[in-house]
Amino acid sequence: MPQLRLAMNQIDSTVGDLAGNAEAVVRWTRHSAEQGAHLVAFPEMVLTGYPVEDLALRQSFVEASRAALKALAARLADEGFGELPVIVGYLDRSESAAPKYGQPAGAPRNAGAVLHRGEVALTYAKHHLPNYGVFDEFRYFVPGDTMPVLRLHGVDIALAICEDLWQDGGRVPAARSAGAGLLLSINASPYERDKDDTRLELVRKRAQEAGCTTAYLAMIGGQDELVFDGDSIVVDRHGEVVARAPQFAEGCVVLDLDLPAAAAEPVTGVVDDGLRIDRLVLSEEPLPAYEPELAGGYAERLDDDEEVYSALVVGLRAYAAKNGFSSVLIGLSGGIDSALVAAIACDALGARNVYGVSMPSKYSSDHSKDDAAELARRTGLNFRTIPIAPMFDAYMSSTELTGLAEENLQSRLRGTLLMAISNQEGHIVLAPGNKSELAVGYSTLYGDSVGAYGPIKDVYKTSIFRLAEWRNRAAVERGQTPPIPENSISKPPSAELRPGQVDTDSLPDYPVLDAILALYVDRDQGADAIVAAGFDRELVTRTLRMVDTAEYKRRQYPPGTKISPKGFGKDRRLPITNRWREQA
Ligand SMILES: Nc1ncnc2c1ncn2[C@@H]1O[C@H](COP(=O)(O)OP(=O)(O)OC[C@H]2O[C@@H]([n+]3cccc(C(=O)O)c3)[C@H](O)[C@@H]2O)[C@@H](O)[C@H]1O
Ligand SMILES: Nc1ncnc2c1ncn2[C@@H]1O[C@H](COP(=O)(O)OP(=O)(O)OP(=O)(O)O)[C@@H](O)[C@H]1O
Ligand SMILES: NC(=O)CC[C@H](N)C(=O)O
Repeated sequence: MPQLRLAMNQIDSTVGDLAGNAEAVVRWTRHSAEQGAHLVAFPEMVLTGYPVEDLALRQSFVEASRAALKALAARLADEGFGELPVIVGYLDRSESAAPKYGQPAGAPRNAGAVLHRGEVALTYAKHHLPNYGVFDEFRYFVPGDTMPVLRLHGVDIALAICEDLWQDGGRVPAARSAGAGLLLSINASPYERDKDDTRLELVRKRAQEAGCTTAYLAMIGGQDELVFDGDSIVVDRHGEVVARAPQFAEGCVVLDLDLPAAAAEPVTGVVDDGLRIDRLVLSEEPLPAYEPELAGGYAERLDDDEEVYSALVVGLRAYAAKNGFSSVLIGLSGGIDSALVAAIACDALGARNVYGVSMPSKYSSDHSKDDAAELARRTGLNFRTIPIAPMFDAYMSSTELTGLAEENLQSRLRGTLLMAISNQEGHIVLAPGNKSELAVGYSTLYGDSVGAYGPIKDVYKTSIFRLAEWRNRAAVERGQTPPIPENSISKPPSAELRPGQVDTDSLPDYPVLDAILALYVDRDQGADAIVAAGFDRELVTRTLRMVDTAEYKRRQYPPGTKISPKGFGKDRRLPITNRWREQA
């Protein structure tokens, strides 16, 4: 059987940074070449970053991406890698499809290219476009209509891009029809809890349908609300796993594959879904047989809590780094939410880059101040205390505020203070709201909802407790000090905006609230269905009403890491002005 050494570069790239991303491709190609690779691959749209959103509609950016691709091909040859085929994702335009949105020339394509001998030797575009959840690819792209097949050292390699594997038909059966010995898909698949299991099953199923070894190359890193978790996978034609790369780690998976020889008479013409086979023959001759050195491997899997926590760390780190910030600022109440956000921030950026402020009011309990100070002591983050009582009194002496207005003033004073310190010292403010609070609007607009990034905005309160406990346990296992004070985990959640206030004054117990929210927010169930699932009718009506009337608040909330199939962001789009109310 012919052999091939494949290098799959599971790397990060930054949206819009064409020069920096091209540099990364050169650097990792050099590494792949040093490992003796015969074929080098990079993720979907690695050259532009992913997703580029409306940048795809800007002619100047499309042209810059095309020019950067050509320059990259030339540069790779100049660097001595001209003979090594390199597969790169980029943003292209169709020469033939009608322009979209009045653009002067060609519609955008989510494309891949084979770079060889200083040239762009073959290009292709994603055939199946995802248009659900966070994806809007029909808005941007026209689909590819070819089945690209690269012949290299006597092996036929069918090429695909991400969603091509997720939908039935198209390039998977076409790879079989074309007689491919390898199906190589380049991807940018955003992280969601448990999606790794779904992907593994998907790749195994598609390899069997394609009838050939299937390599799924994943992206790593973060972009705004999205995290890319890596976990590249190679399976053989029977669906058995050959290699699985680590989660949340950048790197290059190099492995020797035994692959069937391409047929002497290549299949040509149109195959499944009207895909026209587009062939690039680089070398017919199989390589001389060699003893496989690189058999692949199976990176250890993270357990569920560690996986979610890692995603939150990667998401925050990427947001800060890619937007040019090295430090963050957090209001520390001594409660579990701000404590978990601080722990995530310390893991993402290092404790010396994390700044915490305790801002006690006259209603703040001693434990809230002590627990915040204890968190700072355990983690080593920078800590200061600024009492808000004098500012509060100044306000109250100028205006007559009572009830909710008086309560919210405390939260707003803290928000204003945090933004003032941010302006003065250059740290970005982290908003500590969780998914349960965001769902029901349990936060003060321009108060505790201020900030640049919300690291836990897609994490329900019940999961906050689990993650905090996991993080402390992990520290003990590593022989380190657990970062989160036990008291922050065990005390009843409270906003402390009036004497003796606890969250359960206004909200159902979190396990019940989160269970209702999981049905309404994440699964779009109606009131009747939620009552039928065993919840109190009055409680369901009240909860759903809170969710509906908080839409305006969510729209004004900072972006934050998505970890669920339905985060508050692009996944869930509801009108703000909306008179539809679910009746239970
Ligand atoms: N549809 C709409 N479109 C645009 N704006 C709308 C609106 N409906 C109300 N508004 C505006 O929003 C204002 C009300 O919102 P807002 O000022 O935030 O106040 P509000 O939601 O009434 O109160 C904040 C709630 O969050 C709780 N809280 C605060 C702070 C921290 C925590 C915590 O534990 O984490 C909880 C607090 O106890 C209270 O129950 C109205 O005065 C009105 O101006
Ligand atoms: N005394 C305080 N000092 C500093 N920041 C505070 C203080 N009280 C509230 N905050 C900020 O406002 C956010 C909302 O806090 P609050 O205590 O009202 O509710 P919470 O949602 O239970 O959060 P937490 O679990 O962090 O206490 C906190 O996470 C914190 O960032
Ligand atoms: N980039 C893509 O095409 C991603 C779509 C795919 N369904 C995924 O989430 O992995």
